[in-house]
Amino acid sequence: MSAAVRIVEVGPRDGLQNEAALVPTDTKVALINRLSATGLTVVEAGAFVSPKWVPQMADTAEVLGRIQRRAGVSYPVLVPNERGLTQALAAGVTEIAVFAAASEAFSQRNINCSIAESLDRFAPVARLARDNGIAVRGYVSCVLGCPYEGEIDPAKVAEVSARLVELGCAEISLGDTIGVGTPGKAAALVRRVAEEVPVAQLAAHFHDTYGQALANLLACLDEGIRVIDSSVAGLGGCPYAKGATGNVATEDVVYMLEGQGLSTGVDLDALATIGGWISDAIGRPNASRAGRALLAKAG
Ligand SMILES: CC(C)(COP(=O)([O-])OP(=O)([O-])OC[C@H]1O[C@@H](n2cnc3c(N)ncnc32)[C@H](O)[C@@H]1OP(=O)([O-])[O-])[C@@H](O)C(=O)NCCC(=O)NCCSC(=O)C[C@@](C)(O)CC(=O)[O-]
Repeated sequence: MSAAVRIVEVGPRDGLQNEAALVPTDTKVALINRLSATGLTVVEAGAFVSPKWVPQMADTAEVLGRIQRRAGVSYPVLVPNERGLTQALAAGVTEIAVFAAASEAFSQRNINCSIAESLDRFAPVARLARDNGIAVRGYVSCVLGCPYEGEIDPAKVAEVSARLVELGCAEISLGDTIGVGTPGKAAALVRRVAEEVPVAQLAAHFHDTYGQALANLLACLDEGIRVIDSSVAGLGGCPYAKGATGNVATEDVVYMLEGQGLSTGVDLDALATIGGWISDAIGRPNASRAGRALLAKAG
């Protein structure tokens, strides 16, 4: 099993999409540029979704037009439909993500359609993306619980994941949207999904609402997961998941992984500085324990 882990930094998208006050485009551009200089190879840069549903992502085209794209770094965006893909292509993206859910109720609240309808909608998106040489990632939300339906059957997560792979998704990110999972359940989920989708194609995307994210990630690493989504300073929440806090903090993930002998290629001190800066910039407490400790140590 590989001793390197790829981190997908989702702060500029998942981390900011739920902010009530519009974050200035300048701040988003600076955040993405700074993150992509730390050794991170994937920085999710925005979402071509309806501005009525998620106003915070309305400037994604402008953000993409202004960032300095670094060689070796990809800047994926979320795309819910063909209209979003058209915008993504015009903005020159090389990677998109479609997003489904393992819960019917969450699917309705998040993208206003059933799971089956969402998969039908993604089919032409994925086809057109691949025809244009664009890599496609698939998210599955609510893999360890739903704010409306409660417990979610891992078999349903496996089914949705497998369908996304059939549609052409190269990677499936398993989202514990409301951070309710615990390590045993997270490991069992990965084992069940891996019956349908090779573990090498799976990523773990855990919110830290109940303080379980790092423990869950460790359990997933034991199951062979080597791609982890996280958000600098633990930014974020979900507009359709009341009370959900941010993603696990990237600083905390990098600290843990490097301590476990798993390399990330990320400059942790630089990341901690960015975490402190963006928290100040948007007036949020820095939710990264490792980040705060490193900043305190540096004085
Ligand atoms: C999917 C829709 C569009 C359906 O929304 P709808 O209302 O059913 O669809 P519609 O086709 O009737 O469109 C409504 C309006 O949006 C426009 N529209 C339609 N599509 C686009 C587009 N691509 N870009 C810009 N505008 C668009 C469309 O033109 C129309 O404008 P109007 O005619 O009313 O002026 C909507 O529900 C939506 O945008 N949802 C996005 C929700 C979202 O972004 N959620 C957060 C991301 S998912 C997440 O955070 C979870 C994740 C990934 O992190 C993993 C985890 O933690 O679980």
